[in-house]
Amino acid sequence: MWYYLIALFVIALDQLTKWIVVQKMEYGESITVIENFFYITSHRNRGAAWGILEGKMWFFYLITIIVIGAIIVYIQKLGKKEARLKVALAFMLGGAIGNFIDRVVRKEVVDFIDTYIFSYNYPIFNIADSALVIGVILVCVFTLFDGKKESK
Ligand SMILES: CCC[C@@H]1OC(=O)[C@@H](C)C[C@H](C)CCCCC(=O)CCC[C@@H](CC)/C=C/C=C(\COC)CC[C@@H](O)[C@@H](O)C[C@H](O)CNC1=O
Repeated sequence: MWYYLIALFVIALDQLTKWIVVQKMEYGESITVIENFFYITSHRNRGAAWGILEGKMWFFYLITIIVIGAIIVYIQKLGKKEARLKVALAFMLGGAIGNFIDRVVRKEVVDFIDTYIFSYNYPIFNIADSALVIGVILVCVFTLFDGKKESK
């Protein structure tokens, strides 16, 4: 049950940071945190990653509800074991719900984490995206790792 507290924490942090950006920054305003590496830039995205499928809100609602449903079923199925895997799924759950709230309430997603990786300006993202990507990576690691363990 406490896995859902992790998801709640991700949602709260995501929504709080987005609220601060919307309240305290003009659209397009950028604050330098680390020159040439990390900026806080107020940005909006009506699409998914890299702005793909812009404006297709119903598609995003459908996909997100499926993703949320699948994660909850998976967490329930895992039962007592696989605590690490459930933590990873909770991160994904929090991220998916965080962006879902934006899409329902604002009809767009608030982004503000603006990074330059080897001078490539990576798409501006948010806490929910970070939780999703970290969750996806951890789920892959834990399922691959456990798969290797069983195969021995
Ligand atoms: C993180 C998934 C994107 C997130 O999906 C969601 O909400 C889920 C729950 C619902 C989507 C409708 C369905 C999944 C689409 C999958 C996808 O798109 C391919 C993703 C690959 C992934 C490799 C693992 C790249 C990651 C990229 C970015 C994040 O890097 C940290 C850049 C984010 C910026 O473009 C930012 O503007 C995006 C904006 O915040 C809206 N975010 C979303 O749509």
